[in-house]
Amino acid sequence: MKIINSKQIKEWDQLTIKHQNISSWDLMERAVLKLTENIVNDIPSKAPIIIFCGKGNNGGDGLGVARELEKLGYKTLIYILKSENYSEDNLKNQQLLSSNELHFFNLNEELQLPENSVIIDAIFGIGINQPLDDDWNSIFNQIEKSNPTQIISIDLPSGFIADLPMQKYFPCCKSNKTYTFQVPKLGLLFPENQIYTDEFILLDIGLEQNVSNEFETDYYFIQKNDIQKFLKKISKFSHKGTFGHTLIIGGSLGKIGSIVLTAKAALKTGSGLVTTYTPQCGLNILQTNLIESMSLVDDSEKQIEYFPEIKIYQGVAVGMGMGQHPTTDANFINWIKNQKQPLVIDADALNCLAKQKDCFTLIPQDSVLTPHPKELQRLIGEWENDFEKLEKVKKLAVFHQLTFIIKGFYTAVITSDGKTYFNSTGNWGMATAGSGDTLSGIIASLIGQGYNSSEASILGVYLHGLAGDFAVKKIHPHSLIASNISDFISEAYFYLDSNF
Ligand SMILES: NC(=O)C1=CN([C@@H]2O[C@H](COP(=O)(O)OP(=O)(O)OC[C@H]3O[C@@H](n4cnc5c(N)ncnc54)[C@H](O)[C@@H]3O)[C@@H](O)[C@H]2O)[C@H](O)CC1
Ligand SMILES: [K+]
Repeated sequence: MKIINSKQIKEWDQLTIKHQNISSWDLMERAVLKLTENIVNDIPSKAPIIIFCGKGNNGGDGLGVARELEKLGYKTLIYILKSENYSEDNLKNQQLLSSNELHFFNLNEELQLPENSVIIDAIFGIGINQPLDDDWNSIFNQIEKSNPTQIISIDLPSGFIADLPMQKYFPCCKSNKTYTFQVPKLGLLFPENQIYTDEFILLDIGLEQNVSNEFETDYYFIQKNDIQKFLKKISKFSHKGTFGHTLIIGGSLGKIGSIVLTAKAALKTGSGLVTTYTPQCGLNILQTNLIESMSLVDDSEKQIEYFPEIKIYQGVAVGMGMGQHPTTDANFINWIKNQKQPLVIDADALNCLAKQKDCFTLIPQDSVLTPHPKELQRLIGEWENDFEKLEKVKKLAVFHQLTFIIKGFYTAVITSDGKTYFNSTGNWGMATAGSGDTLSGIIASLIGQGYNSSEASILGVYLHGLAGDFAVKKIHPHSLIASNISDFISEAYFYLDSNF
């Protein structure tokens, strides 16, 4: 699914109105019914509800929801911003409510807000592209101080600018949940913006799909149907060779577990064969814990000193648990400089590269880098905000023809053509030791199965998150450990095979 900016969404509205031969009111009514249908499941029937409405169409949505909730027997208190210029559909919605139900407010006003209410925030949506005036803080503070049981935002938390970096001092309503129309808004996917809403839920309001090709974008939100489009079909004549031979290089004394996790993930993802390359101390651990894998060992007991020949392998991951012994570091750099085939580069291999000047020139093209935030910072330096971080990474990805995976709640895959794919699967339980090792094994396995680096990364990140989502149906997120993720890759595949 494409992620488009606010201006494009407005064009999309207009094109939908034209192609479907409907009015803007009809579209708003669709939004209102979808919203109401969902909101009623969020609120207890007797809960007091306060709906804050602005003067544009976001406010129009809020007024429409108020009307629908009243029809269903809910008691609502409606606050609407006093203004000279309401949008047409906003006014029409006001007229459908009796005038004594509407409380008009000014920014400097003390409002009488009952405590413990459900608040519906319909003041601003995608119509703003610059920060709200500081006076808005008084309204948002009063909302917060009224101790609401929950705050539900329509389309965006009011004051949130979807396509530009937010600064902490910009006035903005902070909500528990945001129902956003049709497509995710870019800023909602950035970790730095998690303070504005705990979660967003997409509401399909039937914007015309046939015209969405017209919108150019570098950003995508990856869901099941996107993944199904490029999943390879398996032939009954397939054999071990078809599914590739994956090599996992890493481990050091005390950190062999990370190689067990990576290798297990590669096997569960479907590699035909998996071989590990570790220091000698890894041999017994691997042969005992993962009998399906084959082990090669370095001459050294505690850390890798000589890196292997990799030509016979179709997928290679390097760096997990590798440590940063000076000999390992020096020999890794000498080795990587001479490699031609794409690698999945993780953990200490990234830390080692970060110590080199112009490190990206040493990496074979089409490789996949999987840094967590600290590793990314070591590689690319500081960033001001998540927009800048993404831009920096995008430039490097294009210039050096690499794929970067920036891990987070919405993990982002930045490919060598400058596109960013945000992942929709995964949960907080997956923030656990070894989760990243598992991801590297999945991606190396997929490259071994013939997916290119971008496809393997997008699919890998999705599968990893999905396996984690199935895992937390059986295991509490607190108790989820990395090896559980691999145990549920099979469930993830079944889900992708299915059409529900
Ligand atoms: N396809 C859809 O997504 C649909 C969206 N709907 C809803 O409509 C809003 C967008 O409506 P719009 O009228 O364009 O904008 P807003 O209501 O967000 O606000 C406009 C209002 O605010 C004023 N304004 C702009 N910037 C500022 C500022 N910095 N400070 C103060 N005031 C500002 C501006 O002048 C306008 O008066 C969308 O989010 C959805 O909720 C439809 O209902 C269905 C289709
Ligand atoms: K809003």
